[in-house]
Amino acid sequence: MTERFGGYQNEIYLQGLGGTFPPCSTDATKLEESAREILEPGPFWYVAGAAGSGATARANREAFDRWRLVPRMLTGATERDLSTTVLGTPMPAPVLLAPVGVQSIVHEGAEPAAARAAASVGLPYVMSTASSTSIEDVAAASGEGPRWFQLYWPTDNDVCASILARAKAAGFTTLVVTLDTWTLAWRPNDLDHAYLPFIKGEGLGVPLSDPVFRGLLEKTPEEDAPTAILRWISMITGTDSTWDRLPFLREHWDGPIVLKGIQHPDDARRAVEAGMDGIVVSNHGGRQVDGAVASLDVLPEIVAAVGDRLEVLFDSGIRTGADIAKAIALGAKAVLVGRPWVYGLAHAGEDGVRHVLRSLLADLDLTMGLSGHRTLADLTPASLRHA
Ligand SMILES: Cc1cc2nc3c(=O)[nH]c(=O)nc-3n(C[C@H](O)[C@H](O)[C@H](O)COP(=O)(O)O)c2cc1C
Ligand SMILES: CCCCCCCCCCCCCCC(=O)C(=O)O
Repeated sequence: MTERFGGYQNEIYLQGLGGTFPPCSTDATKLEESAREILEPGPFWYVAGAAGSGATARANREAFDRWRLVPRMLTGATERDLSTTVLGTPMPAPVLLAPVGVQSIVHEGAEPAAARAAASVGLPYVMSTASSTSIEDVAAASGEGPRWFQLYWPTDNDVCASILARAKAAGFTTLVVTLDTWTLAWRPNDLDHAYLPFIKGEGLGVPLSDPVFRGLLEKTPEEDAPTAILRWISMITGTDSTWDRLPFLREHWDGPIVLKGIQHPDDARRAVEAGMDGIVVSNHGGRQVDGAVASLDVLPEIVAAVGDRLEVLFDSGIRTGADIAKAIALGAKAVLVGRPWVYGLAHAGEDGVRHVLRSLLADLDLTMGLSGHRTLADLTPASLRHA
């Protein structure tokens, strides 16, 4: 049965009062530290690491600290309604699981475990093109849960069309096109640990199960894995697409399309002009351009630039309920969360992911209630002050 948001605060408190320990910390800001103890250095740094010196990853967190909520009293916020609908997808709270590839490097259950956890809480799971598992297997694990599909855009149009058709047939409703990772950034942690999961054959669940991609190969991936891996890598990296390629996606996807990785108001306006349905204001969790602006710092100007002409989602740096409330107050319709639930997966598989998600939702619910906000619409720039 699908569990819906509501009562998680009580449930988590009751577990604690009853002496039951959670599968991992209830504080997402502590999960990185404990994940370091259980993961090998290569996988740990792949997840926790960022581009270059890590300046942008730190800036993402610092940006949240520069905003403070101003609690209001006697607003009757005893009962809250955190539910929303984003691009036709109803959700119990404005939170999605950000697309994360190569999950098999932290847990053998990988994407199906995370997708099951998301479905059990009712939150949308955004499946990555770089998943370790096939589209169809993730869809089966999602069951009735909402699911979106994230595209790393293959240069080969036939392969791209095949992947989109499979995602559509498997019940993925919304397409998230990631623009900021057309090649992998300078990531010293991965180089120092000689750890590039793709080269080792991780994160290939989508192409290896794709008949059109397989049809391009002279030998099957089982016979000649290195050639298949390099063919796929060269198809999804090394070539930056341009705005005039977007109509191809519209032609092959009849649901909403969201561009992920927008950081400039002019790019947000171009997304409107291109007829896109949404954007994710994101710097990929600081994993791509070291020294780039914090994602939260550009959110207000991007929201002002597009108004309600498309839906603005946000990610990069969300760790607490207060962070979610701040992003919503600054104009995001919903947020995507990345590393915290991946650490939950590393700690305890499906249960770990579920615990991280429930904790975030309970934290958001309490933060809203105690600061006098009954619904998401009550969260506005007036709810915040600069620290
Ligand atoms: C290990 C890892 C793998 C990721 N893989 C993808 C991916 O396949 N596709 C994508 O669009 N973003 C990917 N991202 C970026 C996330 O979707 C998201 O933008 C980022 O994690 C948000 O920042 P946060 O981790 O601070 O929440 C990945 C992030 C991590 C940590
Ligand atoms: C010989 C050159 C090797 C370059 C290896 C490039 C591999 C590219 C794969 C890109 C997908 C990235 C998916 C995960 C992600 O978004 C992230 O880690 O962040």
